[in-house]
Amino acid sequence: MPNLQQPAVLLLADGNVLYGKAFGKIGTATGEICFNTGMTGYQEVFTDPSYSGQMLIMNNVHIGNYGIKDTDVESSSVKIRGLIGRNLEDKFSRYQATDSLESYLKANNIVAIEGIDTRALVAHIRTKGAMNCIISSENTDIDFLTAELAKVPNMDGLELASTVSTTEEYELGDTNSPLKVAVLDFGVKQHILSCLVSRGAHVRVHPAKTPLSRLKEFNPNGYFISNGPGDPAAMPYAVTTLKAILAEDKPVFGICLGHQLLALANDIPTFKMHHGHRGLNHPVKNIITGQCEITTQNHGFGVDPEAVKNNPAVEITHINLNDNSIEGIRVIGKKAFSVQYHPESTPGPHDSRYLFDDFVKMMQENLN
Ligand SMILES: NC(=O)CC[C@H](N)C(=O)O
Repeated sequence: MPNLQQPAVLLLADGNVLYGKAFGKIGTATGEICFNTGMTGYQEVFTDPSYSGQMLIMNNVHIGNYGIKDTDVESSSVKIRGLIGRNLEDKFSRYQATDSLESYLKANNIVAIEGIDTRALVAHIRTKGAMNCIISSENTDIDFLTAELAKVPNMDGLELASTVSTTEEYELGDTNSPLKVAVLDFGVKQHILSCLVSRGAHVRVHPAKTPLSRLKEFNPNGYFISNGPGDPAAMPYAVTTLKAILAEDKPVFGICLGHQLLALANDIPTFKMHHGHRGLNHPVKNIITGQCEITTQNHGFGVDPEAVKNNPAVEITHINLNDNSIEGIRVIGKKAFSVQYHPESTPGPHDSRYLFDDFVKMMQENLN
């Protein structure tokens, strides 16, 4: 059979050009290039709001083989800006699957490119660091692509959380439950909310810019600070709210962006990492228990390790065993803690779900 796929081009901000074939929507897409080393879970990854503004390379050489299933999502739509792969597969085999990857990407207006040597590309990003890129299957003229790429803002300094947060408050779980959690939504993953609800919590999810006065009207037993896209340092509104929350002295749990915000609320700066952590098998050591966890990760910013070590208000609880980066902190004398990784782990191993139990236990102790 002749190959009818249209040609497509990937241009990196450092001038490198890679040629491949069109997949998904025919069009042009721009954003920061990043890679996920997970072997599976592509649909959960594509729908994770923390990937907003990013062009994703899936390292696994075949993506799409098990198709698409309505419930394998972390939000109601695909959040990556574009997809880059070696073999993006339209044919799929799974009895529960209802759609193919290509028709799913088309329905979500996502431009993709395949036939790329992703091993070489990932090695390049690992060496050179995160940078912007453009892919196009509609106009492969390099001058056009260069001009379009120049318009793309850098992730450093970009506030994206309020663009993916809920616009309306909503509630989940048993409304009669004594455990009430106020969630600040910066792009929360659905399975984080499920992990709270399945432990008996009555959850109210609030828009990103909700002030403490409104959060308190729910009379919560604890506050959850969500994951989300963009640069935490570009979110002073969230740091102000979190400082006020901390003064309440109720349990506080933050994940990923929520962890970075907890650091900022304690005057610990964040920084842009060289190329970030995105995958399903990052080893983390809990230095309180001495146990190791295999974790799911998705972040391009980190918490300044020296500033954490020199800050008497916080204590390090978790450390990354690959690069010693800060993976968890807690505020001394308060019931406030956070992790840089994703304990809900969708997709990924469930080693870290005990953190939701810890949070629920803290809230229960507060009830007595
Ligand atoms: N998963 C997240 O919450 C990501 C946090 C932040 N946007 C980062 O890239 O580091």
